[in-house]
Amino acid sequence: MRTLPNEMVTVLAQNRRTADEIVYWMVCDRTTEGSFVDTYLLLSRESLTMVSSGGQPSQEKNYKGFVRKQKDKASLKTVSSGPWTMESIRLDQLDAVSVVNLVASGMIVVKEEGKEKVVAAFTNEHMSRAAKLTTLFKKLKNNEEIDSQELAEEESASCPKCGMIYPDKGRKVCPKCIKKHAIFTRLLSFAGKYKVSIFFIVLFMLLNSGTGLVIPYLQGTVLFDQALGGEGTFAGKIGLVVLLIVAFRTLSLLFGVFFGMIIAKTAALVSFDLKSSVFSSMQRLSLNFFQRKQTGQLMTRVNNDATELQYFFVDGLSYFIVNAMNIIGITAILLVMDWKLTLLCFLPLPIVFYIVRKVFPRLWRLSWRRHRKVSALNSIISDTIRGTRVVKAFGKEQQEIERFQKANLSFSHAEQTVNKMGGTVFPVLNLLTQTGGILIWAFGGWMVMKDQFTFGQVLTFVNYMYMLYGPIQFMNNIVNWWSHCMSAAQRIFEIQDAVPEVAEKMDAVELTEMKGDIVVRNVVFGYEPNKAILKEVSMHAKPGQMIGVVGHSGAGKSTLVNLISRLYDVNEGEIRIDGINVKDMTTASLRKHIGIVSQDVYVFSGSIAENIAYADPECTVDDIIYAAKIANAHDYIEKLPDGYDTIIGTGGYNLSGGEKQRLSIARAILHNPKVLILDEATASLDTETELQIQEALDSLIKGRTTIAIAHRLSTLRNADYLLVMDHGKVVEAGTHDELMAKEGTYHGLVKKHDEALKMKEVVIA
Ligand SMILES: Nc1ncnc2c1ncn2[C@@H]1O[C@H](COP(=O)(O)OP(=O)(O)OP(=O)(O)O)[C@@H](O)[C@H]1O
Repeated sequence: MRTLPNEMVTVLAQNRRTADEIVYWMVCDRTTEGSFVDTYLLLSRESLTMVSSGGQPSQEKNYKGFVRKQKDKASLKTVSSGPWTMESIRLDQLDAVSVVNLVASGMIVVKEEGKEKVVAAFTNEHMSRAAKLTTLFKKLKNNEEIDSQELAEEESASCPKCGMIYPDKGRKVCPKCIKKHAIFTRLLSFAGKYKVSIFFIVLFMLLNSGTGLVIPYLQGTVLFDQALGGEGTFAGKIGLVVLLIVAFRTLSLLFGVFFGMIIAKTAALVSFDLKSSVFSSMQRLSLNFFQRKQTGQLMTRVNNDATELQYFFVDGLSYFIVNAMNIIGITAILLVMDWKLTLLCFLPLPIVFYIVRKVFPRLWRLSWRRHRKVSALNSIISDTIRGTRVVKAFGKEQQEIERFQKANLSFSHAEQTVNKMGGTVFPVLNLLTQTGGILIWAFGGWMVMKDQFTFGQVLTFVNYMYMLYGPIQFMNNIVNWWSHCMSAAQRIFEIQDAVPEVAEKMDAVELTEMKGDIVVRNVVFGYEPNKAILKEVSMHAKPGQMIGVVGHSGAGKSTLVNLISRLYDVNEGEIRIDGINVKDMTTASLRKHIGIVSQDVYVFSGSIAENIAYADPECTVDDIIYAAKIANAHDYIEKLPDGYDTIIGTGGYNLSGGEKQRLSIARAILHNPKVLILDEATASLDTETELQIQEALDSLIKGRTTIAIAHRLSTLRNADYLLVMDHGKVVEAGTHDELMAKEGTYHGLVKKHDEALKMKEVVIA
């Protein structure tokens, strides 16, 4: 359990109580009137204690952190700390403790000796703790044991430093407070993999600029002062000097080609590795992660962010090293030539650094904003493309265009702001750095006139100075480049570090064989805390049995089967297969033995044969044809232009709903699982095909435990027993005949179903 704040320990001590007796506690951050005042709820085995603050309303928290008003800062420092008032209700006087959901918040309501009262309210951030408090209250009330796992603490949903609510619940990272140098260090450790390539890139870059550094000297001092001026080693040897210039230029060019080639290869490799790494990290995550994120956003992460990081490893890192060396080398040469002139050309640099420090953090923020806008734009593109059928069916093309234009405009504004700022700042910086050059011409020329400097020396000096601009400009841009890379790295690390909600235990059991004995015991589950979709659901499917699950739409049927295949974890209760809790099995072995045929069949881009063999790519063509025959898919596949080699999926041949359904049945047949889940498996089929499929399914389910969900109740008549669900509860269970005789919910469903069928026949007739 989270440690109780010192203030609360003191309040308890003042009332002759200790922190040790507290089983669970939560803080409610609002009053029912809507102001932000803290109330602590402390649950012990004997009582529920409310400790309310009489202090100032605390800081309001929003997505960006605590909302602060400048002038209220002083008063806000005393955030709701005391004077505390304490009130306790004995558990034996309490009939119930429950949570009432409000918009983005909730209330704790207690029922004390028949009377209900609201004791505190809280923002949604505290919803899961509130739900846990009510569950633990029930257990304590019923004298049930509480195991340590139940008290295991879910971490706070907001940053303890600035109060910002984490953008990703699964990853406790605050984008505002994250240490940028920590990201950089982590990136560097990743760069170790490419150290040989980076070494050669840097080596050839250094050779390239080393040979390049000789040229200004040859072109200035040697050519003008020695060869043309007739003094020194190269006096009158113009041909030799020109030859030397050409030789050094060629060498420099060759080294440039070498590093260019290595960069090209490494860049592609780095990008490949990064994309693979992000993609495989994503695959590790639970279904919930994908349901919370937009496809476009994820696509941007895989593609754009990987490319940004590729620049970091390949261009950025190497150029940084070489440019830094160039700056040091050239500055040293300039200082040796004339330190006073050198200081003169560096005169504008302090102003340059000042601008960089002031402006670049803003550029960083703006580039983040641009990234968010481009992600939103990508999401709209991917949504519209995937939902084209719906868009066209409702004739909403214009609306989609407007939606796109709005996001596009927003992105364009963000892009313009970044570019405008960049477009102003960079030329100013350029001008400032070039002022040095103008000063050199002026003072250098004056020194030549006074015979303190030769013309060749001024020329050499100016050439070196111009060679300095490139690296200095690079260093100016580096903050911009750094900000892009760090943001991209942060987003990639977020995915790599995200903790899958359905995590596999370290000592998870590998299940080689499965009999298919499924026990669901008192399962409570909600997609969101305190909004239970399944309430105390229990069932037992013995090996080889077929269980039908029926009920109104939204009753929780699919949710139940999703829990059996552990796409989500139960909140309370347990699911055991062959006596082992599904949470204790390896996910791979669990899924290996469970086959799902669902209503929405996803067809991957590829041939029909590849799609059928999805579960077992190593299988033979005969296996594929056999599965297709059982699923009654063989006939239609044979009639397709390329038979089993026909390409389906995005951009390929379009299969009808029924055809896809049969393909998915064939997929499941080949998978050959011990537990089969049919979630509306025959929903897209016409009556004739349904009969054929039913036959196929009848032979398929032999020897397997099957859980079948169907709205066409006729398909479930052969089930060993039926589970009737309503509002997340199992309301009836028994065979078709038993339930009909009972004349309860199932009887009502069958009646309505038959009436609907009759109406359909009349309409068709
Ligand atoms: N991923 C999700 N996130 C949040 N709520 C969900 C999610 N999936 C389903 N729900 C909600 O859970 C409830 C039960 O849904 P479920 O799909 O289990 O019902 P069902 O009985 O299978 O319905 P149907 O017969 O229409 O398929 C519904 O209210 C639904 O809105």
